Amino acid sequence: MDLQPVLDGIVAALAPLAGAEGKVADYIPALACISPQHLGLALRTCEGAASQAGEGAQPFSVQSISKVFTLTLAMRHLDERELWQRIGVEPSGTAFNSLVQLEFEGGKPRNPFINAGAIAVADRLVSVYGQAGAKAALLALVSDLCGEPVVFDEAVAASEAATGFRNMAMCNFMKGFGQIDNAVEAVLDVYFHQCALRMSCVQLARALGYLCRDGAHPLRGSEQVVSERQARRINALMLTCGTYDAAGEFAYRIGLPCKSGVGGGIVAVMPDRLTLAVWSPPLDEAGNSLLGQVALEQFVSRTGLSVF
Ligand SMILES: NC(=O)CC[C@H](N)C(=O)O
Repeated sequence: MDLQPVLDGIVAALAPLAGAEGKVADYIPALACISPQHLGLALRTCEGAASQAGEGAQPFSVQSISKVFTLTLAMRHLDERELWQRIGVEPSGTAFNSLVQLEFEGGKPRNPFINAGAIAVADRLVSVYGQAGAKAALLALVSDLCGEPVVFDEAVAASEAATGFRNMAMCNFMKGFGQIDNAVEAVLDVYFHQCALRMSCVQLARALGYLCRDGAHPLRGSEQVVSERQARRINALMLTCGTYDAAGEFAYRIGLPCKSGVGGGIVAVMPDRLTLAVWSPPLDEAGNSLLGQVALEQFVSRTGLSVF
């Protein structure tokens, strides 16, 4: 099936609605000035055929989508017991930045795709690589997956470091429960930088290609990024936890493993077929791109692709 007309059709249908509803994330000052009008889409098939539409090639702040890359990095370097001992694999049913559950559950985050869980993953990466080394390893992984250099937006990272009070609270809270091994400042520096990765939909669809290829590298198929089983598990976590307390709604409406970020990006994986990335900055109440969800819904209804 030629998917270029599908992407073009979605952009044509949605462009008039871009910026009409939802709210661009403004709790991170550097994100508040992004135009709500942007709309981009890109996909890459398992065989490596790529298509894009609208502003598919325009880089933006990937925010929580980075949680997939840091989990991948952690899975590559830690054994399962080490990794999952202090991070769960259950949907949270609460907001991405909620503190409530953490207290009840002894500082153990529900899953690696909410902020607390990603901060715990960042802590494990600091243990493996050190603070500067963790940031360098993340850039190296993502650049390698993209086949071109990817960088942090230092202005966004600094903006988050200056205003990320809830994330600081969360990290200190977990540290108080003995669940964080390294200095809070070092862990948060890694976390704020990972959120500030700047990538386009084209790059995201390419980089996350291993998730639709049973873990095989998107550009060098004979190499595994993660094992087949690990790729399956990342997809399972994306389906159940990738969009916070809207994961049920996403599974119902879209039916694909997805990961969103407050920069307005969402990536979706159709195992054995393709990865798809959308970008539209205005968010709904749960912090997921409003028009991005509509674009994904249109994509699955126009193509019939679903994991169900
Ligand atoms: N959902 C998100 O994209 C959240 C990431 C954001 N940097 C935060 O920590 O609040």
